[in-house]
Amino acid sequence: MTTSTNGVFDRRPLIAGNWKMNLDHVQAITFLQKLAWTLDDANHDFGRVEVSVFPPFTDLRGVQTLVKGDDLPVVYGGQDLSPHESGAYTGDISGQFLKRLGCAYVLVGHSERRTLHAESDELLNTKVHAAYRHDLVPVLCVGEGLEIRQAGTHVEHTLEQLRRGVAGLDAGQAARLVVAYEPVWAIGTGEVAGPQDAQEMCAAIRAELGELFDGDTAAKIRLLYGGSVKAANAGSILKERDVDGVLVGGASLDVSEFASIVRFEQHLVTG
Ligand SMILES: O=C(CO)COP(=O)(O)O
Repeated sequence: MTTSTNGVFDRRPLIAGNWKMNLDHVQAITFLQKLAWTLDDANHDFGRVEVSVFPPFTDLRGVQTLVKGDDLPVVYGGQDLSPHESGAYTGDISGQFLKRLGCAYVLVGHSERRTLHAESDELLNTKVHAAYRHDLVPVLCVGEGLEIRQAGTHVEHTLEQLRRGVAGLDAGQAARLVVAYEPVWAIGTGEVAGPQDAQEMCAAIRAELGELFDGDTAAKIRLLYGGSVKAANAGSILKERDVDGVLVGGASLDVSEFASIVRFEQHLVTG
């Protein structure tokens, strides 16, 4: 059973910060240094709770240099990738480029890509496959908008995005996948899906992954919740059995707030 109250997790929790289009390459370095010092001072056990950031593309080279040079235990990834390897795709970034910059992860299908850039499930599936070709772990984002939530079809809608996103993966690939459930109505709005809502959807996603692959594989896949996560609500969300981490937007841009989310177990023990 996954629980943060007795310190036992089925899967290693992942606390991820999606910086979106914030923090330039100079600010990124200052931010990451402060984050590393803050977590180091707090004796954070990175082996126990993984910490990842998703900076803008232009920050990645600086982030790589800092992480390597100072041997920081933080991992990082790109916010998007091209389904193609190279060629005439102005403005796009290939998985190979991300891998060479030391990325471990890449976000695929964030709702802002789906809506602002009209990315379809079919396109996102090709991006998921591109990520694996370059040994990047895709963080596949799924989730419903407000109208769908109000119509009560949010589970089916989200599972359909999931099925289309992971089509064609083998069980070995799927076992490494990360899925982020981010209800669009809770992103940047201050509205948070309650812990039970997050658990309901994550349990449904895990059950579906069990159908698509097998139970053992589904039990290895980490499921994150995202949408107005803050230090004050992270603990209750992460206590849920099928929630293995959080994908944080706005609150990941504040060092002490993000460090506090990373140390969610501490709050549970002391609070
Ligand atoms: O989109 C998100 C993370 O990818 C969530 O953003 P907020 O935490 O700002 O709501």
